[in-house]
Amino acid sequence: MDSYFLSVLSGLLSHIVCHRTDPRGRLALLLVLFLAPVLQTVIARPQYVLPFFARAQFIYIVTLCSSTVAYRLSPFHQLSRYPGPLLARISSWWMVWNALDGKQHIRFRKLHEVYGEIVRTGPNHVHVCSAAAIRTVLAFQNQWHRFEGYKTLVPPGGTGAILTVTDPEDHRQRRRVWDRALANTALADYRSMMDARITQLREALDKRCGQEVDISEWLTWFTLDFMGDFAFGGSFDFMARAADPEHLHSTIVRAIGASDLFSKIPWTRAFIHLLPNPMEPLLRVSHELVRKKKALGSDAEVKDLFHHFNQRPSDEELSDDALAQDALIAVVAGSDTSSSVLANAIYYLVSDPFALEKLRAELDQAGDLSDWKGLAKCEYLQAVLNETMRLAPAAPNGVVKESPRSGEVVVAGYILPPKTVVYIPFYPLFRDRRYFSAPDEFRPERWLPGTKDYQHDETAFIPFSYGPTGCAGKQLALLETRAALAMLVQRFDIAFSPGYDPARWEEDIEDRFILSKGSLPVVLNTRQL
Ligand code: HEM
Repeated sequence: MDSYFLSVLSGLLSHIVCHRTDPRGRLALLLVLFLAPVLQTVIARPQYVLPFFARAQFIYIVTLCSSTVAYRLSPFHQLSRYPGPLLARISSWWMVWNALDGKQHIRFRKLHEVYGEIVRTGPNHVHVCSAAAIRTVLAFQNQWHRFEGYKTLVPPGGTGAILTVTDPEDHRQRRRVWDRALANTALADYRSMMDARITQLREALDKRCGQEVDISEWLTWFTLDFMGDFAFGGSFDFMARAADPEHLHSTIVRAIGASDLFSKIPWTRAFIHLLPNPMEPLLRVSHELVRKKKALGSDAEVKDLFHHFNQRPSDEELSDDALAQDALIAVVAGSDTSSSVLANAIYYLVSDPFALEKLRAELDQAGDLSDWKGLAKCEYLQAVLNETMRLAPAAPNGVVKESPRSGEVVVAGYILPPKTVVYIPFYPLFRDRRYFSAPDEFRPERWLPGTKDYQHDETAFIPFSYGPTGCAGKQLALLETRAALAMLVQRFDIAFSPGYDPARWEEDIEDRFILSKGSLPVVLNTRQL
């Protein structure tokens, strides 16, 4: 048989096999790439082996790619009825390219404006910007899986943190201990560590009154220190040192950012795991901590995350690796999110003196800010935090799930085939004028009970996500952000530093799974009461 024809045929067969089996392992992928041309060369025994092999390989790859692209663009593809950019429909690499500059959330909003509430953003991916999709996609964990792309965050050979667990039953197991550790009854255990860190932040800023401080950096250090106490046995001390000499934070941001890029293409995991893991030193610290904490058992004096981990019933098996990974994810998931909310709230309040004064008046009237219950009743404070999370969600790209493995499913009226990767994108959803009027404006009033002046549909607002995989730390995060923001606003007069252009703040925000923020230089002065 003609060797050209054989190469084309094997390319086509390979497409069919890949389409059916979706190979993931390194060996399987290498076989897909090279096996057919190698076999063809071995069987043909040509006089000039290398040129023969090179030609067979070239024709094979070109056929495999062309056939894949043709199918993805064809009306036979089950997502063909949904509109989206041409390159996105051809390859998931479009997603990677799109995510490089950290501005994908803004681009996705524009795409929804152009194409409507459902956009095909990958060969097998859709973004659905609709409140009606939330329950279907997020509430039923048994049928909907977490997108396997999260697994790029799992180090080779490791168990992975709770956030990366895709199997619903495994997730349920892992989640139990978190739910106990962060149940309302457990929150009081973290109170003294949170109060101590808020006092430390206040004292550090007191000392710097009248000078320029980067409040964004200080809030990052504050939340890292608190999460360090909560999950890492108090091993960080960023605020005391007013620095991050080991570049711990930037290491986390870079490592997660790189994993996020490749998460768009799950098969790349087989190869990126050959590279050194930048989180390795942190994981070692985490493993060491697990050893120490296990030795202390549940009698440890400090009631932190491990205290609750150690108190789990004996039938709840959790490996040491799982514990170490979960401690680390608490730092990742719990620090940048809260610090982003706090820094954004300061930015919006300083930009809006009327809202700032209104909040201050409420807090002055509330009096004792160490009273958690009292703070929870401050409606304007919660309205400011909600409005901040609406305009600047800590996870702008939202959450990603995979539709049930068999059978079609209807999401917000759209029929989706099995194993479709479905994004619920927070940034476009929370700024959708169908749900929130004046969607780009900071108007905390819209959250006040009884307000009628605004189109306001809270079912579209899920900054902590929703359902069984939703944020485990939501209540703790609410306590932390309320207490820290209340302290800052009641204690200090805050102004942007002279010469700082506030327009830069939003421009500097980049999202790669966790938000990286620019600096927010402000001048603080103790308020004269
Ligand atoms: C304002 C601050 C915060 C926001 C906006 C936020 C938001 C989120 C979101 C959107 C998710 C993804 C949920 C999903 O995949 O469906 C998540 C997961 C998670 N968050 Fe938070 N978070 C915040 C603070 C915290 C804090 C302080 C902690 C720790 C104490 C924490 C611990 C977690 C954990 C453990 C998960 C994984 C949950 C799971 O897989 O079951 N978060 N968070």
